[in-house]
Amino acid sequence: MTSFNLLLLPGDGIGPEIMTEAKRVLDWAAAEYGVTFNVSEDLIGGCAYEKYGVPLADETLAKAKASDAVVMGSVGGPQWDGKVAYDKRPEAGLLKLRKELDVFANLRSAICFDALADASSLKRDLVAGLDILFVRELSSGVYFGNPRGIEDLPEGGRVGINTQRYTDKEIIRVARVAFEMARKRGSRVASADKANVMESGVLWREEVTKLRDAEYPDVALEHVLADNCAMQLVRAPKQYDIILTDNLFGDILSDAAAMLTGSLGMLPSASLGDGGPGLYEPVHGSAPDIAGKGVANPIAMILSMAMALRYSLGLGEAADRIEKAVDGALNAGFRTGDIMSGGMTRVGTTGMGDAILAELQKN
Ligand SMILES: NC(=O)C1=CN([C@@H]2O[C@H](COP(=O)(O)OP(=O)(O)OC[C@H]3O[C@@H](n4cnc5c(N)ncnc54)[C@H](O)[C@@H]3O)[C@@H](O)[C@H]2O)C=CC1
Ligand SMILES: CC(C)CC(=O)C(=O)O
Ligand SMILES: [Mg+2]
Repeated sequence: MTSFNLLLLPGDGIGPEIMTEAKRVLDWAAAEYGVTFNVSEDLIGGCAYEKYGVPLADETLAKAKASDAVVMGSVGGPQWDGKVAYDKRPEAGLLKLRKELDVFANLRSAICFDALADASSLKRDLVAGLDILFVRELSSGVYFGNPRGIEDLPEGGRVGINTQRYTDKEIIRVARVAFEMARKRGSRVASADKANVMESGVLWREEVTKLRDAEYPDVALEHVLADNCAMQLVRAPKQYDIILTDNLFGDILSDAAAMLTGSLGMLPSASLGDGGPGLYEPVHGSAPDIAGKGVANPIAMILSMAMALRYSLGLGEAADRIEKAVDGALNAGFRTGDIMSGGMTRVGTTGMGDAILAELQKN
């Protein structure tokens, strides 16, 4: 019997609540496809800091590296903001995990399900049928560059420093992922940078263009300044198929794109490297404002689990069926609070899990 090693890291805030629903979907896949998932669970983020004194323990990292896939909920919360050393904050644990797994390509899929076209903050005709794939560089750039820190200035006062830094190799490897994905989709890539004001953007643009010209002449490439890209996303989002961008711009642009689909609670992600375990996590954070209330939307988490099945475990058909079941649950009128609208059936986190499971049993 085929078996896979999975590490689940529910994390903080709504993480454990939504992970519970993703585990039910995993159990469905195990039974349906006759595979064994050797599932182990551990801590990351604030809860890991409370137990181990660090947001990502060495043992947890070792388990992650030995897994076929790592599926994470979310980290962070106000109880740790400004109260723990900066290098021990929950988010630092997640950044370390991404870096150590060397998952440099973060695929963030912004799909507007038909049933939710009216839940977007934009008009229906702007978002109906929307399907954008962000390919965000994830293991370099300004979140990781040195020098960094907060220093006292000799003349008095302080300075906060972060460094945006990209090597040609880092740009080429993530651009290659975007071009390869483009060949499976609409053969179009829009690359977003700030080449008008940043040298790292100039290099980004040059390397992306060289790679396209040399190896992917069949893929249409457009360069767009990241600020204009943000504006275009709310003006006419369907002009985009794949958006390739760096770590910081990708973080911001994908959260903005989330609202095109109805809610941040809808966006899953897959972070892939060169053959090691993939890391799968929703785009959203730990949502402290709704944590513990049983109302969080588990769809981004469940779709992230589907991406794990597709990209790391070779169970693409199971992933397709899970995505179809989410569509089915939405078409049947089930809504968590974040996507609620008139005439629909309001459910909590577990209720949405029930509705998706019910759809999976039907197919
Ligand atoms: N990957 C991760 O673990 C991330 C962690 N964070 C951390 O999360 C904490 C909170 O950050 P925020 O800026 O509030 O961002 P957030 O993404 O946690 O929440 C933003 C808003 O979206 C809502 N929301 C998010 N996910 C939802 C879901 N599944 N269902 C329904 N509503 C949902 C929240 O209730 C909130 O109103 C911070 O500590 C931050 O550093 C933020 C982003 C990513
Ligand atoms: C380390 C994370 C908290 C940064 C983030 O917001 C993200 O990757 O989406
Ligand atoms: Mg973010």
